[in-house]
Amino acid sequence: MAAGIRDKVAILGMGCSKFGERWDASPEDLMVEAYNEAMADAGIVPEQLDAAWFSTHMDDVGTGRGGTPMGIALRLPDIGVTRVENFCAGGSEAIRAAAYAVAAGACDIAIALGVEKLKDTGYGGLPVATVGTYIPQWYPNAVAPANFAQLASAYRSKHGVDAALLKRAIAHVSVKSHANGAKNPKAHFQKAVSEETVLHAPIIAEPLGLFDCAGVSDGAAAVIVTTPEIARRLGKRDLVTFKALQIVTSNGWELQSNQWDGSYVHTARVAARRAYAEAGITKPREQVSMTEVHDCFSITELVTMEDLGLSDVGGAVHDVLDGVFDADGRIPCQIDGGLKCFGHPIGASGIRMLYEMYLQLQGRAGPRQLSNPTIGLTHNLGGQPSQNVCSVSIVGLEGA
Ligand SMILES: CC(=O)SCCNC(=O)CCNC(=O)[C@H](O)C(C)(C)COP(=O)(O)OP(=O)(O)OC[C@H]1O[C@@H](n2cnc3c(N)ncnc32)[C@H](O)[C@@H]1OP(=O)(O)O
Repeated sequence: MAAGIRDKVAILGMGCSKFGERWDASPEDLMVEAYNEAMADAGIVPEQLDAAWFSTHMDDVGTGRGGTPMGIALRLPDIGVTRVENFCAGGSEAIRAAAYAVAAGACDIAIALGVEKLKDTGYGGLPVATVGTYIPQWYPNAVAPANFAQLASAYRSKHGVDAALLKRAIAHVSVKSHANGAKNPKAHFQKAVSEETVLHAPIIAEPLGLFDCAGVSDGAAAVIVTTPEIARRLGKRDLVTFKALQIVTSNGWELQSNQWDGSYVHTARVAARRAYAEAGITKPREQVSMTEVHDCFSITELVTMEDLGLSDVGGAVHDVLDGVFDADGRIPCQIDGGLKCFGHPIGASGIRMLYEMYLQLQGRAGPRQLSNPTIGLTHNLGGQPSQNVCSVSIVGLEGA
């Protein structure tokens, strides 16, 4: 296995717009919001940027194609801007490109920015036509809630979990994320909800109700990366560095064999294994301080705890109900509210997850601050359980 990027890339600055129903803001406005904060945090001028990667998924009409929407919106100084698109993992894909460019020595300082203006597209809810349908990516008459609801039924059946018990466990996931999101002024939904409310909400796709679903949101997030040496030369202290960054993309195995039973996400298990190896983590339950995972639906978060090895296979229901992943639990998850409450503007989400890990590691998370986290993990999933792109990144304080 290659040596990887452990401690070769540091975060110089980050920014994130307010997420939510941003009817008043254009994609350019959202980009500028995230970019200005990231540049001020990094303490650099645009001419110090060597290259940029731009993640946006759905909205070719409102945001535009290629790298030009970002280059023009931010008046970048004649540098290469490359658009990347990899479903909901596009933000992590942009981070990977910028981090690899720095680790390779091709750039001193690079920026990755993701944006999505989803509300204008009408995305979410009932099935919508898919443009340019390519047969292996055809989701027959299904939308994301339906695809991920199947994860719940397969999980129930595989582990013999009573339907009411699983419903209560996934309700706990959402109650926890709403409690966390209520403390976050940038989150889309900023209100706590009770277990009763979640359990009795309208069903979107059984067993997932309204509060089991991520929000459909507008937003942008940005990260500026460099080497630890340059960061120090620029006066940065308490560096947050990448320990690992792995992306695994389905190759058709899940759909084309009878070995996959639909109760877990294969790519997440592989990405987690590789990320732990790259980061030198041998006991994730003891070494990972906190996570931001791709809770597109509450069931995804529960299953992901097993796929990341943070719960035993078949054990996440009890860990969730025991509060292991609550803000005051052993391995807090979605401290910023997660996709559930912070919202899910597709191209920005992977970078938004990193933003919270960065703030927490630097002790800058305000009322959400955890005590002394050292290692943060982000898990960013694009697609559906049977065919997807999964990223697992691990960041931490330098030397941790
Ligand atoms: C790999 C992946 O990431 S796949 C995931 C991709 N993302 C998704 O699939 C998004 C999933 N979520 C959704 O599709 C939508 O949020 C839905 C279908 C659950 C609800 O959408 P709609 O029914 O259109 O809701 P609408 O926008 O009309 O809002 C109705 C009310 O519910 C609230 N609401 C909407 N969505 C949510 C949500 N996810 N959680 C909590 N409240 C919500 C709104 O704030 C509004 O409240 P109000 O009446 O007090 O103002």
